[in-house]
Amino acid sequence: MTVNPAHTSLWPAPQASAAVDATVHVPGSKSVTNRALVLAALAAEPGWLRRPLRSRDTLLMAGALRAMGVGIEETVSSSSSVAGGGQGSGEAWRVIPSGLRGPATVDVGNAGTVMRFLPPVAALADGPIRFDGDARSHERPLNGVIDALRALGARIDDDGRGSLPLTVHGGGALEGGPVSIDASSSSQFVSALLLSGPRFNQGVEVRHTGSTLPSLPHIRMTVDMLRSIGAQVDTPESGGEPNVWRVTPGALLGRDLTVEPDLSNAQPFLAAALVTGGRVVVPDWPARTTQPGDKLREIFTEMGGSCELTDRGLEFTGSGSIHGIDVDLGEVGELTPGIAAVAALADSPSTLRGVAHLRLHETDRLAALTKEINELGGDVTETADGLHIRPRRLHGGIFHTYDDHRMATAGAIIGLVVDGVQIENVATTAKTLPDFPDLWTGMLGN
Ligand SMILES: O=C(O)C1=C[C@@H](OP(=O)(O)O)[C@@H](O)[C@H](O)C1
Ligand SMILES: C=C(OP(=O)(O)O)C(=O)O
Repeated sequence: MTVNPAHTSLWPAPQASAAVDATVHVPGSKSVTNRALVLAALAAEPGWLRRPLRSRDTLLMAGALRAMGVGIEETVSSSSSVAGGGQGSGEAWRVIPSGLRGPATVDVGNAGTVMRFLPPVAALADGPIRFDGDARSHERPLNGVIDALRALGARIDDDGRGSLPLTVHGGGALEGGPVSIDASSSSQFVSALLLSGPRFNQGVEVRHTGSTLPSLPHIRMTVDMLRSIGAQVDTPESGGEPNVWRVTPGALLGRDLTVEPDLSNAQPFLAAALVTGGRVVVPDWPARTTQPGDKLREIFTEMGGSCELTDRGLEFTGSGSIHGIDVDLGEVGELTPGIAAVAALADSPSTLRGVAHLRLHETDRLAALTKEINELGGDVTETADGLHIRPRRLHGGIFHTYDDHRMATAGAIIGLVVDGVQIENVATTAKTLPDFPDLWTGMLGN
């Protein structure tokens, strides 16, 4: 967790002069867009993605698939049913699968979805595919994917550290079959193997052997999206063994999918209503979803807000009071930075648990949140698997972001009600939400 010296730009986080009252069109989900791209690329026929997220992570995914021979055409879609102001609204991507091939080079940036979901795809390609990315990508764990692919028949050259850079020597097909992995450091290991599983000769049976498994909703998202394009998937929830997922080999259908708004990226806007005692409406909030951000309805209600799903979307209202919370965030780890920011402004202490794996995210998020909130006068301590947050009167200062989009949005939440907060490198939000500064000032009516 080091400050990136290349980023000296400081964004004065706007303060809310009154309770916010806004409707915010949140762009599409990163997790849905990147799964949809992979599945469409592996399908037996062309498919459509409507209102895809266009951000660093999804453009890296699209670029990587193109490098392996997949056609991805960007069009402005007239049939997009929902009007919206967000990035990517009204756009559609047509994905035309083709024989996957190397040689190719893939830049994963710092996208967990790209670095984990694509090596199994590369094992199906004909030719070598080289993977590399940002310096942080060399530190994020990939051993679950590398070891599993080797056990399933792939040839991979790496430096033995269980992370990038590496080359997958695709042989045009992969045998597949049963494999055991420890996915306690990232659910994306499981998702990665399941997504390509229908295309392995024997399909795949993934058995998680570790003691904990984070981000279960993201695994459910993988399973739901696989089933929706014709894959047969057996899961612990559908009567299978605990911690075992089985995907039957078979062709995937091309489909027409409209991407839901990114509910984890809705978080800072809902938080704005909570910390200013205002109201924010997020249109197109899905009535049923596997996105972990849906859990915010419960968490932010416990922290003092209230919400209602209406035909206008999710209407979230702050009460003027912010309460601390004691919560296990293991299933929804990516919500931790935003919850920590709100907790630092609450009227009682909070304990956030179950998120030790956040030390291996975009940055060490537990260390980064502790340091940055404390430098504004806060009182945060790290525990073995989370944070204790005792609210204190905060003051202005520089909020460093460590190339982490969710650190930047967490700092912006605090800056709404604390004078003089400056966010270093707010542009890092482009990883999943390139429009963030404009959406934020738009919400404040500026
Ligand atoms: O599969 C996905 O789309 C994701 C899974 C989660 O990863 P981890 O299980 O590594 O936390 C989550 O934190 C990440 O933002 C997105
Ligand atoms: C952990 C995250 O991303 P990634 O997909 O890079 O793991 C995140 O978006 O919070």
